[in-house]
Amino acid sequence: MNFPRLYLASASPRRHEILTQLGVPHDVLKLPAVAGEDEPRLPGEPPADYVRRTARDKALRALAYLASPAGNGFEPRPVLAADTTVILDDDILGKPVNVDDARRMLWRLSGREHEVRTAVVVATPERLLEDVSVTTVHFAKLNEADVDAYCASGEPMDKAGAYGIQGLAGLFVEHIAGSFTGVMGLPVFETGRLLRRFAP
Ligand SMILES: Cc1cn([C@H]2C[C@H](O)[C@@H](COP(=O)(O)OP(=O)(O)OP(=O)(O)O)O2)c(=O)[nH]c1=O
Repeated sequence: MNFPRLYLASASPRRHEILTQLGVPHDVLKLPAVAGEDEPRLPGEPPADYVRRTARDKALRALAYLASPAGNGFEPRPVLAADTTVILDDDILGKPVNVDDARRMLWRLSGREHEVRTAVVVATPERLLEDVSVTTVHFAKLNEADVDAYCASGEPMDKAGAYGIQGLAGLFVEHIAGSFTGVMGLPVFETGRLLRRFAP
């Protein structure tokens, strides 16, 4: 398949891996960090709106960067950005701030079903297309030893909901309905469809 070369506006190694696996030619765009809280939710904002807004914001920030003096030297290419959000009881479980936070999140997920939404955006200054994958994930009941060992592995720390389905936490996941790669951070089906729509 012939995909346009693009900039991946993401610091997530998983997104880079999945795009590479799909044969999508891309360069990772390293954006300067934004000050303040990471991706705050607006008051009363539904999680389904939050994830789409956040992915759009990431793409728009990347486009603004390319258009700024700092972006001088980059080519005019589409940018791809994504956001993955773990939702339980209408709460958004972000990345844990420390090990205690990770433990709290894992105990909340234990023995229950939650939703993972990943919004993907492809954009140029003229055009923006987006898609969302929605997956239900059922966690087995965890025990102290599971949670201790998992936290000691360090895997929870840079991941929404304090787990990565692609790693050791795969042992906790009894069932999913939806997209495995969507839970990992970049849904293959929706991303391919979006890129084909973008460059027919
Ligand atoms: C639930 C889950 C999340 N994750 C990861 C994917 C994302 O990297 C991260 C969710 O945070 P995001 O804010 O979506 O992405 P990010 O901050 O890592 O990267 P960027 O904003 O620069 O694109 O959690 C997994 O790797 N596996 C999982 O099973």
